Amino acid sequence: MTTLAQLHTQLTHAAENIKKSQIMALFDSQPNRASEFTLSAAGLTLDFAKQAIDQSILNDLIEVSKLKQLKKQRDAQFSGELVNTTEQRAVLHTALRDTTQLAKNLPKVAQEIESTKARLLDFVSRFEQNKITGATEKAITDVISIGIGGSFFGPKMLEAALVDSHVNDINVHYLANIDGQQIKHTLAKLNAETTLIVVASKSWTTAETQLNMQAVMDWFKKTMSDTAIAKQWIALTAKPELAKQAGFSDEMIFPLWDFIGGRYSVWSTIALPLALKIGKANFEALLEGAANLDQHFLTAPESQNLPIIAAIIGYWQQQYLGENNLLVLPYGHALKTLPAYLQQLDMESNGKSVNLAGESIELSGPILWGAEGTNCQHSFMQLLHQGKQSAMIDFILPRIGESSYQQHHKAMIANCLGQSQALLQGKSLAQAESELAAQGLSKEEVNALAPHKVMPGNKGSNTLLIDDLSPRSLGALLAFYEHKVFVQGVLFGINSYDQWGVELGKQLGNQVLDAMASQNYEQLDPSTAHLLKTLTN
Ligand SMILES: O=P(O)(O)OC[C@H]1O[C@H](O)[C@H](O)[C@@H](O)[C@@H]1O
Repeated sequence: MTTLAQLHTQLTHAAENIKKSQIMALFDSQPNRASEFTLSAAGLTLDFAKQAIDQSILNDLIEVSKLKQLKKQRDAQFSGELVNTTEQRAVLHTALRDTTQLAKNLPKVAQEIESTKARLLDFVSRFEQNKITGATEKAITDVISIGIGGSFFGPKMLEAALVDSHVNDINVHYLANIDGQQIKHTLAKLNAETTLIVVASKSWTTAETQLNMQAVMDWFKKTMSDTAIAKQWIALTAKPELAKQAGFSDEMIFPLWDFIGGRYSVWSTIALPLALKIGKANFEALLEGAANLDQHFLTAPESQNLPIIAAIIGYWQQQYLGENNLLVLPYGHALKTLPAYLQQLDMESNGKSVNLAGESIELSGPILWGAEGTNCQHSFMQLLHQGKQSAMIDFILPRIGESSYQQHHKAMIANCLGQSQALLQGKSLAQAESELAAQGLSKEEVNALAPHKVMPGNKGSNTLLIDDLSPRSLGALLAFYEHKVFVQGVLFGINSYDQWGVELGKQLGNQVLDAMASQNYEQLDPSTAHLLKTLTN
C-alpha cells in the first residue's frame, strides 16, 4: 500500500510538471475531460475541467483522503461522537436536516431535535394564519432580529437569496453590529405594538447582542407594558434558563444545543426570522435540499462526491500549487452576501495553526472573499487577469434566471463563462500584437501597447451550477460548502469546530471598556493608550 509520504512525493512531482504545462493541453490528452470532470448531485453541478489537475493526481488525492480516514471521521460526526475534541462536543447540524442516522445511535437527541423543529414549524404556521399578534392584538408587521456571527449571517443571507420565496408580508430588520446609528434608524421607523423581537444567541453572552437587546428593550418599554415582553419577545438560544431570567416566557424560548456550531446553525431555531419570511413549506424545502446533499456526501464514492472532489482540489491548489486565497463569485444579485456567509463558515472553521494533537501545522484553510458577478468584473477581476497574484476561484451560476428578463440571464451566463475562459486562455503577446495591427496601429504603437494587453492565462477555476434559487437548491449549496470545509479540515488534520481565536479579541475589548470607564490606561500598550487618549480628549 502506498504511504502518505510516497503520495506526497508523487504529488510534489506532479505539481512541478503541471506548473510547467498549460491547462488547455490537458483537454488534448483527455478528450472527454469536460464531461468526465463534471459531477452532479442534489441540484448542483460542479465543473472542474478548467482546473490544473488530472485523473492520476485526483486518484492520489483520494488515496490521501482515505489514509487520513475521511470516511471514519465523517461517520463519527454524523453518528454523534464528540468530534469537536477541544470542547468535548458532538457536531450534529446534519441531524437538523434529517434525524434518521442519528436516531440509530442517540434516539433521545434525535427526538429532541424533532420536537423542537415541530415547535418551530408550528409557530411559523400560526404566524402564517395570523394567529400570532402583538400584546395589544394588533397584527405583526415587523421583526427585529438581534444576533451576530452565526446567529445572523445565515438567516440574513438566505432572506436575500430566497427573494422569490418570500410568502409572508413582514419586514425583518437585523441588528448585528453594535452601531448606535443603525439602531437609531431601525427603531425610528418601527411601532413596538406591531413588532416581534427575536434575540438569537446560542451562548446568550455575546456582548454585542446583549447590548443591542438592552437598547431595544429600553425602546420597547417606552410604549409597552412589562407583560408585553412575554408575548412579543422570542429567544433562540442554547441557554434557555438565561433567557427566562431576562423575562422571556417558556413558550417563546426555542432551544438549540451545544452540538450545533454557530456557523452551522442556520438549520436550527436560529433561522426563525427567515422561516417567518419564507414560510413553513419553504423552510422545510431548505432542510430537504441540505439533506439531499448529505445523502450524496454519505453514499457517493469519493471520485463522484461533489464536496470531496471540491475539497481535494482546493487542498491540491493550496498544498501543491501554492494558492491561499479562495474567491467565491456568485453570478446573481440574490447571492451577493454568500461570500460573507462562507467567510465565517470556512475561515472560522479552518483558520487554525495546530492539528488535533496540538502540534504546529504548515497549512490550514484559505482566505475566502468574493463579490457578486458581474459587479466584480468592474473592480478586482483586473488583478486576477493581469496581476502577479492568483487565487482559487469558484464561479457560481444559477441555471435559471428571472423569466421576465431572459436576455439578462443570457448575458449573466455569457459574462460568467467569459471570465473563466479569459482566465484560462489569457492573451499572448502575438495575439495582442496582431489585434492592434488589425486596428491599424503603426509598428511602434503596436510594440509600445501590446505588452500591456497581455494576459498570462492558464488560471484554473471551478464552475458550480445551481439548478435555481429555490430553497431546496440553496439548502444543497450550503451543505456542499459545509462538507467541503469538513473534508479540508480532515486533510489539514485540524478541529474545524472550535473557534478559540475569536476569544482574545473579546477579552481585550472588555479590558479597553474597563480602561475607558476608569480612565486608567496603564495596563494597555502604548499605542492603544495613545489612541484612547486621542479618542476621549
Ligand atoms: O450565537 P452567539 O452565542 O451569540 O454567538 C455569535 C457568534 O459569536 C462568536 O463570534 C462565535 O465565534 C461565532 O461562531 C458565533 O456565531
